[in-house]
Parts: sequence; structure tokens; C-alpha cells
Amino acid sequence: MTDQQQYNNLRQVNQYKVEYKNHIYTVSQVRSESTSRESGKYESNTESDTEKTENPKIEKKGSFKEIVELLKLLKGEWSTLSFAFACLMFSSAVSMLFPSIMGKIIDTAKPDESNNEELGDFVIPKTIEIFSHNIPINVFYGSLICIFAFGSLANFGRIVLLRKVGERVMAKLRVDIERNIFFQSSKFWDKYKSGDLISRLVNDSTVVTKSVTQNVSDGLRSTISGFVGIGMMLTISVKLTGYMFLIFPVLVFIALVFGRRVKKVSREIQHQLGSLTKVSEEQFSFVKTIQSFNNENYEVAKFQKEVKKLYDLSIYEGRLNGYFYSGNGFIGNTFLVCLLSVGVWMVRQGELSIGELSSYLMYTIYSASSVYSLSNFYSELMKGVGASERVFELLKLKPDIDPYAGKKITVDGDIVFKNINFSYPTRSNHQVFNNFNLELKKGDHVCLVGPSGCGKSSVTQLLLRSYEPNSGKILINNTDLSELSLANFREQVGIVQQEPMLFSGTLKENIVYGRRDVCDEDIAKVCDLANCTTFINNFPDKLDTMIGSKGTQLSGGQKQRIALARTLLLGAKVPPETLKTIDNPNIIGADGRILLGPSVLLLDEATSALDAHSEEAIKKTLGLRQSVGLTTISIAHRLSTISMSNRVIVFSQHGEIVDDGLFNNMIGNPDSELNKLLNKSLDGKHTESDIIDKTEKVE
Ligand SMILES: Nc1ncnc2c1ncn2[C@@H]1O[C@H](COP(=O)(O)OP(=O)(O)OP(=O)(O)O)[C@@H](O)[C@H]1O
Repeated sequence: MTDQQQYNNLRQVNQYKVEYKNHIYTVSQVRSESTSRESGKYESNTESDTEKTENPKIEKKGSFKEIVELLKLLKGEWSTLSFAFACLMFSSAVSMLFPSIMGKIIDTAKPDESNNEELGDFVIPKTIEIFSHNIPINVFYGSLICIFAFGSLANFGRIVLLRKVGERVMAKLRVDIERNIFFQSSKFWDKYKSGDLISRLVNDSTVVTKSVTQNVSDGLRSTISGFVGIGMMLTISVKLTGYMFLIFPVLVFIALVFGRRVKKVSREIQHQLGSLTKVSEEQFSFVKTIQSFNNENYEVAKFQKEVKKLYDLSIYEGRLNGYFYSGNGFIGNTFLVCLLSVGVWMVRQGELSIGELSSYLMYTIYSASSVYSLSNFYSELMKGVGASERVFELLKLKPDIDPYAGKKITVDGDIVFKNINFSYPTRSNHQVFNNFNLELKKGDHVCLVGPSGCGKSSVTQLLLRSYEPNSGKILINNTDLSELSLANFREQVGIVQQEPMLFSGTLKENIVYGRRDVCDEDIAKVCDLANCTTFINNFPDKLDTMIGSKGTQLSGGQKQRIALARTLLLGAKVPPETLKTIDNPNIIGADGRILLGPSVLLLDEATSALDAHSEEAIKKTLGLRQSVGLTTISIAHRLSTISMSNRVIVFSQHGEIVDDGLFNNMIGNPDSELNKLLNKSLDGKHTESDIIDKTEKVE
């Protein structure tokens, strides 16, 4: 397996382990967003950070450099493109032959007794002069039909080949962007909104690809037509062509001025499309919340505001197009009439035949439309350049951490947080941990408790290496986490969060999401361990029941249990000697893994929606984890959940550990910090961070 494949598979595996609150995205996004539950307090701050990133100051480069960068997207397609361009040249040459042929045919209308043949009432010429050769008329028309047929064939080839190249480039571009995005850390996901990313992936990549395939082909066709046309015009009349050149500088000037403006407005339109997608994506995700607040009209108005901005920009672009095309049309038509008058005068002087003037005028129209198309090509290219800035920004992203670099270890020892100082990158002035120290023993079931926003989830974020501490170390089996292979480490750590991320599909598809190669017996075992079996069997379709987008057709508690089953199925690999000591066949998978989740399991309020009966069943499962030496770190607000663990760590509001001990000792001591925290909440003094209040809401 190549590194890239491993990378891809690994990223998939990591995704399975994560339960996300509201959206379906990547591990890092899940992690970052899960920690922003209290972000309301800092909304304006976060928003400004986000805005800064969504409308980044793009490094100004010369257009030529940008165009070269754009053309680099065609790497690997040059052979197909060359063939397409050969077809293009041939079909263009055939088209350009037409005015000349037409002139020759018109000139056969001249009475020439010696070359005429009578056919009934018709008088037709016997031969026609082409390049100083007299060709029999039937050979001439026969050859013409053949040439036109080959020209059409070449045109067909050009269209199909270019479409193929375009679709291939677009597909590659989209996959490259998607891959790059998926490997970004939480820092990235804290800054970018998914709607904007989707817009870049779908809209911007289409504009970019079109600008370098269809547009380049049209540009090339126009260039060929332009040059051949002017060449033919020169062979017909140098004098008339001299007059025609007077209009060129005017057209080029208009095209340049227009192109610059189009590039600017195109970039703004792409940004606005991103904002629009972002707003609608968020609205669709939270439709139930919107409806529960009766805020449908408010949200429609918000969307309308974005639509209006897009509308204004598009109208402005339309106006620019209108000025450009109508201006060009006016100048072109006026000039053509002038040229015709001069041509007619030259025919009278005997300098041109009528056929030659007709050919000349057709070449003028061809060349004028080529210049016209070339300016269109330029504006389309500028559109591509505008959109490419947003696409290349994502293509150039590098993952903060190479998941394969570093040591591979078996995570089966203690976890130590040593002198950790930490603030989130998007909010660097807010210190979450100040010289934070914590030691977790292998096989412990530890529960982190404390007021809302004190940093409990941040502990899991640091452990998952979604964020790096500003200073200090996290040691896993005495090895610095930053020295470990992230991929290898994350294979051995799983997280289940309060709002489970379930995909649309069946229950079974969701449960096996992390390991598709498991047998039905193993699925049945984890369903039992996560207390899912009864409710699954109550559904007519059992494990094949469809659960809707994000699992909306399940209750909160059912979602949490399915999410837990999915993580349990990941299993832990234990040494054979440990396996021999386990006499419970219900927790051993077909491949010898312990079906109790990975070596380290993080439960971030993962059972908050469960009823007492389910919670009791999960408690048993977590007890089994402890008995086989697997580490569990849970975050809880409910006493019943806290009581599942043997060790409790109480945090202060400022991320300091104020108590650390056995649950039984703490709960038995009325002066313990745990009891103070619970009593404080019961007093109702701290309603916003009230742990009981939170519990009641969920229940
Ligand atoms: N991605 C983030 N970017 C910036 N700040 C964040 C981020 N996630 C969390 N925070 C902030 O870090 C602090 C600690 O948050 P954390 O989620 O760890 O608290 P918590 O104790 O788990 O809270 P709760 O019990 O409400 O879940 C909070 O002030 C929070 O606003």
C-alpha cells in the first residue's frame, strides 16, 4: 500500500472514531467545533477572525504569472490537448477557406463564353480557377463537399476531446482540493466555514476549469481565424487591410480595460457565492432550531440579503458586458460600412473584382469576430484568474502535521500532561490552561468535571493533538506526543461526543463505519454492549433501518448509543497473554480484538441523553474496559455519569485542577470540591454554567 493510500485509509478510520455535534465533516473540524459550545460569548471575536480568513488579502501577482499558474492545471493533458488543437486548426482552416471559395464562385457569374456550358436553361462554367489552376467544376464541388465533411469531423473531435480534458481537469482539481482540505488541522476548521469551502470546490473550480479548457480553445480558434483572416485580406488587398488596421488599437484598449474590471467583479461574485452557500448550508443544517424559534422569516431575510449582494454584483457584471459588447458592436459595424464604401470605390477603379470584395468583407467579419472573441477570451481568462485565487489558496495548503512522521508505539501506558500552557490559535489572548499538570494511569476511568467553559473538552483536544500546546508536553508511555506518528496514535484513541455524527444510511452502515470488514456476530456484540439491541430489533427493518440525514430519524439517546457502538467496534488490540485471561466471549471479536473501543476512549458528555437503564448498561461496559486495562476519560455534568468513573478530577472556572481523587471519597465528603460544585449548581447561583441545569435540558 502506498503512503498516499495509507494516508487516505487512515483519515477514513479517524473519522469513524469521532462523533460530531451538528455537522458531518472531518475529524479536525469535528474536534474544533465541538469545543466551541460556549462560543456565543465570544461570537463577535470569532466572527471577525473568520471574516478575516474568508476574505483573505490575496497576494497581488502579475497577471502573467497567474495565467501561467492557471495553465499549469493542464499538466498531463498536453497530448490530448495537442490532438484537440490539431482538430481545431483543421476545422478553422476549412472555415477560413470558405470566404475565398465564395469569392471564386461569385466571380464565375461573369459572362465568359469560352468557359460556359449550357445545361437546359442553365449556363454553368466548365472550370473554376483556384490558385492559378483551372479545375473542372464537378471536381471542384466534389472536393469542397469532402473538405467540409472532414472539417465537421475535426470539429466534432475538438469538441469531444476538449470536454474530456475539461472534465478530467475539473475532477482532479476538486479531488485535490478535497484531499487537501481533509488533512487540515483544527486551526483551519476554526477559521473556514464549510459553505464557503463547498462553493470553492463546486463553483470556483468550474469557472477555473472552463477558463483553461473551453476558453483556451475558443481563444486559439479566434487567434487562428484572426491571423488567417488578416493574411487572406492582405493577399486580396494590402491597401484595404491598411485601413482596417486603424481600428485595432481601439479594440485592444477596450478589451484590456474591460478585462481588468471583469476580473475584479468576477472575484467578488465568487466570494459572494461562497457567502451565499455558507449561509444556506448553515440554515439547512439548523432548520429545526430555526423553526423552533419561529425565525424562518428572519433567516429568509438573511439569505435574501446575501442574494441581493450577489444580484447587485451580477447586474454590475451584466452592465460591464453590455457596455463592452454593444460598444464593440457599434464600432465594428460603423467601421465595416466605411470599409465597404472604400471597397466599392476600389471595385469601380478596377482594383478589385466583386468576388474579391465579397471575400474580403467576409474575412473582415471573420477577423472582427475573432478579435471580439479574443477579448471575450481575455475576460473569461480573467474570470478564471479571479476564481483561481480562491482555489489555489486551498490547493497550496499544507497539513500542519505530517501524520506519518514520528514514532509508532502501542498506547498502553500512562498519559501525562506536563506544565501545559494553552490558548486556542483563533483566540490567543484567552489562556485556557496555565501551567496545567495531569497524570492519568493506564486502565483508569477518569471523569473530568467542572463549570462550563473551564477547559474539560480542551484536555481531549490536546490529547488528540487537534491543537498543540503553546508550551509544555503531553507524554504517552513516557514519549512526547509531538514525537509520535499522529496516524498511529489516533488509531488507538477514540472519541464519542454529545451530538453524535451519524451519516444518512442504515444503522448497520453507521455502526460498521470504522471497520467495514467485521462479521455480523461482532456487530451484534457491540450493539449489546452499547445497549442498542432492543431498540434496533423494535424497528421493522432492524439493522437495515434508514436513519435519515445526520440520524434525524433517531432519538438523541439512540443516536448516542449507535455512536458508542461504532466506536466500541473499533476495538483494542491486546497482547495474547492478556487475551487469554479474558473469559468473557461477548467482548472478543472474531479477529481477537477486544470490542470495547480503542486503548484510550474519550467520552465528551457522550451519554448525556441516555435514560437510567441505558446508562446502567453503559456503566457495565465501561467497567469491562477498566477490567481489561483500557483507559477511559469522560467528561460529565450528571452525577449518575460521574459515578461511573473511579477517579474524579474537578476543574475550577479557570482551568486549574482543584480536586482529584476517588469518586466514593469525594462524594462522601461534604466539603469536597465535587460536592461544592454540585451544591453550587443546586443553589441556582450560577445558572449559566449550571451543571444540573445542563443535565435537565438534555433529559
Ligand atoms: N475552537 C476554539 N477556539 C477558540 N476558543 C475555544 C475553542 N473551543 C473552546 N474554546 C474556548 O476554550 C475554553 C474552554 O472550552 P472547553 O470546550 O474546553 O470547555 P468545557 O469545560 O469543555 O465546557 P463545557 O462543559 O461547556 O463543554 C472556553 O472558554 C471556550 O470558549
